Order: sequence, then C-alpha cells, then structure tokens
Amino acid sequence: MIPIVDLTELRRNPREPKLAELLDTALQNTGFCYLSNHGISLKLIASAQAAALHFFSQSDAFKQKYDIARAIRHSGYVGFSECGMYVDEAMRMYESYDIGLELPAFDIDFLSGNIFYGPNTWPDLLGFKSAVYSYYEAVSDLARMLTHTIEAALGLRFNSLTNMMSKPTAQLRLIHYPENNTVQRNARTHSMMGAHTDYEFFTLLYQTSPGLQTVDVRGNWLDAPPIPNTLVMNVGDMAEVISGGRYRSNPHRVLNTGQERFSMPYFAAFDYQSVIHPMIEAKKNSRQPVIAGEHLLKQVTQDFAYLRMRDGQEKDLYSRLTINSGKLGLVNRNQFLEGKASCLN
Ligand SMILES: O=C(O)CCC(=O)C(=O)O
Ligand SMILES: [Fe+2]
Repeated sequence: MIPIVDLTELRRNPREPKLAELLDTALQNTGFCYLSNHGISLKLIASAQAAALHFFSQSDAFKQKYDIARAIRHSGYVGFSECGMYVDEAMRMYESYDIGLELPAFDIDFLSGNIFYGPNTWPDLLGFKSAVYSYYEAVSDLARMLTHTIEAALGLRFNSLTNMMSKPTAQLRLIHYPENNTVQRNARTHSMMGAHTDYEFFTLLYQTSPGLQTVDVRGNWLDAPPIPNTLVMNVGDMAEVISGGRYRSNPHRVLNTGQERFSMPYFAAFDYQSVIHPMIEAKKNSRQPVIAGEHLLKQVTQDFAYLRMRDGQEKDLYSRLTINSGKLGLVNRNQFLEGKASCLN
C-alpha cells in the first residue's frame, strides 16, 4: 500500500511532529506516498497541463524548433527520437518539454557551460511560459516546505538542507504519452518509460492516468494510479544518500495502457556543487557521497542521446534508433505509434 500523507499542517508548521513522523514512515517503506491538501491550486495545474497539451498538439516542424538537443541549456522539447539506456525501454513512447530554474544569460554558471543553468527554452505560444513557470514556482515552494519536514523527520536543524537550495538544479518535465491502440494488446508488458530511480532529492508528480508502477517491499511491481487532488511524492537518489539509506530511492516505470497519459514530474534538487553525504547514521552498503550536480549530469547523460554524443559516447544522435531494422535519421510520432521505429537496446 502506498500511504496518503495529509499536508494540511505543512503551511502552518512544516516541522510539525506528527506530519514529520508520517512522512518519515512513508518514505522509509516504498519511498512513495500520495500528498493530499498540498495547497497547489487546481487552476494552476490545469493551466500548465493545458499549455503543455497545446504545445504537444502542434506540428512536428514547430516542436522541433525547440529541440533540447539544439538548445543553449538543457531545456526544451524532447522528441520521440531521444533514446535512453534503460534495458526495458525498447518501446519508449513519450515526448516531453523540460525546463529548470529560469536564470539570466549573464548567469555565471550558464556562461561557464553548466547545462542546468541559464535561460530556459520557451516556445512561441501565447501563455505557455507564464502557465508553466507559475506551476514551476508553486511546486518549488511546496518542495522547499517539504524539505523542512524532511529536516525535522531526520532530526536535522532547520535549514540544514534548504541552505543547499539557493540555486537548485530542479527540473520540471511535462510528459505526454500518446494514446496508442496499436500496442494496447501488449498493455502491461511494454514500458513507455523504463524502470529507473530518480536522480535528485525527491520528486513531486502530477499524473492524469494509470501506468505508473513502483516496487513493494517484497520486490513486486506495485501500481501507483492517480488519486484525484493528490500529487505523488517519491524519494530520489540524494534523499537516499542523505538519510544513510533510511529512505529508498525506489525504481519505478510507466507501463503502456494504450490510454493517453500526461504527467508533470518536478525533481526537487540541490545546488549543483552541493556535497551530498549521510547526515544521520548510515546503514551498511548505503550509497556513497556525491556532488549533487555531477550525479545528475551523469544520469541525465544516460537518458539523452544528444548528451552522450557530446560526451563522445555515441557517434550520432540517432545511433540507437532503428526503423525496420535499418538505421534511421529523423523520426516522428507516427513512426513510433505505428511501431515502425523503436529504440535499440
Ligand atoms: O510519467 C510518470 O508518471 C513518471 C515519470 C518519471 O518517473 C520520471 O520522469 O522520472
Ligand atoms: Fe522517475
């Protein structure tokens, strides 16, 4: 069972003992919980969703103008042709729009080539930026308050974690899994997003339809379907390190149900240079200390062909893509939907 944690008290006192205890228990077991009364207005969520779906309904040519592979930082449109390295992702089936903290073009980290900082890529669609960035700001506030709750849950001083969040590398993805009747008969066997853990501190997810699964304490897949008016919260790799393994960064995946699905994961994160180490007594074999941004970059590189290519790990952008067992240049949504193109794994 994935527990529901009621956040009514959060905005009054994020360190409220009962709340901290409930969250602590939830994050220890599956590392997943639902958050009710999270305080983000439904209108804000609906506007961000509408803006995203409006973008995804545009032509391929329009969307390609904002291709993340050609953007000035890691922000923009992620087409069906971006291939990750997850072994169960041969039928990867989503497009996404990714943004992070909006910073000016004179930002020093951006100028020195850090891909998680600088101005976001924004499409030329009326209202997109304001709808999506308002959601980013609201969910960032919620994440900061929940960080105070986690500080209390771990017995840490107020601000001991938020003081590593002055310029967080937190990303928001707007993810669209199209309706796909051609593979519906294979529902529950194909992942549209392969099994992975999240690389950052924790994730706050809005989702419209079933498909998401995580792993229960016995190691079996466990459905995490949407519950109205809640967000899903799950532990990321950094929370596992900080808590010395008390909280689990649990693998999860998105199965194909044939149904259209929209989701907005927000990855609460630390400043790039933060040194992440256990802040309470660590269990045996717990994750090693890392620099938050270096871990993020390493993991994101696994997900993006354009970063692997930049890194010299891959010869060309589409080297993992096949069509009718031949190599392929550009792919569009229809080729994926008709099963003519897939990621090579
Ligand atoms: O689409 C979803 O519900 C899950 C997305 C996810 O796990 C991720 O982007 O890391
Ligand atoms: Fe995830």
